[in-house]
Amino acid sequence: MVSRHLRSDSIDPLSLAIAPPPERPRNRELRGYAKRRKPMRLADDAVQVLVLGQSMSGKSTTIKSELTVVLWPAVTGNPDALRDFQMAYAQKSWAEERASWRAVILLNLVRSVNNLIDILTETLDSADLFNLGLLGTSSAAYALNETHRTIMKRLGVLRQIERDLRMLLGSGASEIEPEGGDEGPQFNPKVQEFCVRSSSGWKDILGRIRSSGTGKDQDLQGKAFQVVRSSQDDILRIWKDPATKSVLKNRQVTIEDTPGFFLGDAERILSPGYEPSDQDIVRARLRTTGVQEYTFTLDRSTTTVPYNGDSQSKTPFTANHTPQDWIIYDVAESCLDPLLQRNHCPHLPTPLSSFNETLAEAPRVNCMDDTFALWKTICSNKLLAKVQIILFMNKTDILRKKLESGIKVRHYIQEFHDKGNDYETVATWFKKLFKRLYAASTPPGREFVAHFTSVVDTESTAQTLAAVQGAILRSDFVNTGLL
Ligand SMILES: Nc1nc2c(ncn2[C@@H]2O[C@H](COP(=O)(O)OP(=O)(O)OP(=O)(O)O)[C@@H](O)[C@H]2O)c(=O)[nH]1
Ligand SMILES: [Mg+2]
Repeated sequence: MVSRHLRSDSIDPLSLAIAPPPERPRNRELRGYAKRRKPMRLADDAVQVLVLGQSMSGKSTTIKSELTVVLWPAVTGNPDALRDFQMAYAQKSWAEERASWRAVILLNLVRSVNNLIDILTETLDSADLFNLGLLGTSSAAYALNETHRTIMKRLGVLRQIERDLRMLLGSGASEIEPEGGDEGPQFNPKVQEFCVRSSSGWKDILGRIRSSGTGKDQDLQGKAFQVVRSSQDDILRIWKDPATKSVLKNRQVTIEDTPGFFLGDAERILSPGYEPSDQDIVRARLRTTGVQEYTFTLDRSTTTVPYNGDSQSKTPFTANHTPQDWIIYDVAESCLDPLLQRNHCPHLPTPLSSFNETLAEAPRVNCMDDTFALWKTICSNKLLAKVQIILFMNKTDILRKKLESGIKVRHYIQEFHDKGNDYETVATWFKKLFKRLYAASTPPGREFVAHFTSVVDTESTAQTLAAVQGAILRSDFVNTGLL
């Protein structure tokens, strides 16, 4: 997502702490979820994990990492357990599932190209207005010439491919567009998000692609690859062109950090026989709505949870040879309320990197304002009073890059004042702020548990998730008595 940059003058920790939980600008269409879903038969000691957070915060990515890439081998240290787990969980061959991500990754790639073309087109349009004397300021558009226009025109064929892939991945797909609003001080290419409505998430979608066999859907996918492959030279030329780079720099657009960015891997993805890697799957972007459930049974007899410095206990978990049901919910914010009526252990990924961004669906609302409001809502919720909350302060890699590129936190968060703009200072300040808000609203005795994460970095995420799961299994969170 490339979001409009807005200053936020309204993040005041004290006001946030004493204000009632605010009404948040979310659609409520899926609120009825809890009433509609069939009750599941779970063991009494089932571990239930809610993954909550803003759109784009990394909820699904965390679960993808947790379920298919990172946690299992990290926790068990046993490659066979990984295979067994994937078989049991996905109930289809892992190789087939991996292949199904190709369509999603192709859609991500095509969308990156189309977004790039939008930016260049807008730049050229503004240059035309300037030449006609209708616009007072110039831009980096002069680096673009007729050759660029011709390539961009040829790449127009990818619009239809994007539509075809959307259709293939879900007829219920819809787009979220920013609501009108002020133009903001910086360029904001229109963000159109792909959205999947499904009761069981990407598993459903991938299953559908797989089961389409040699039918129409398969032809569509094959044709899409063929068309994009035939545009490969143009894609690479426009992306690697110095003029494109200078336009992006001038517009302060870091397209590389947008979700589902695969332009840098176009050659690999478009090569014959391409198979998505684990890292590709973790990076792939598929917007989801609703509540999605992932259940599996963990055989604790094969489980060894190593001690990790971040965890709460110094003793490794000892296997007790009993199976344990796990159920993980990927929860869209709009579905939060009904689920709060059950006992769960929420994980909250919050994107720290969004301090200079605004919500796609409410372009006047700074993402960190929204994050703090959600945090306060969760911490103060009476139904969650006895449930351990684990905060993932996510997207630290992007935060680091933004700070290194010179973006100043104080320009967006007044309360940050003139503190150092280095990663350590900023990250520590955010953590303290979360902790302060937590202390102001949490029931007495519940501890503050938070981790800095970059969930696309599978190695470091393995450590964090292993520590978190280990702490849950060891019932470190004794105060809650529920896990
Ligand atoms: N660089 C970087 N990208 C991340 C990180 N976490 C998630 N992403 C990317 O951000 C995008 C959004 O992540 P998702 O997991 O789809 O976000 P979500 O919270 O499930 O979003 P919704 O489905 O809209 O609710 C994906 O393309 C991820 O690959 C991170 O720590 N660093
Ligand atoms: Mg998601």
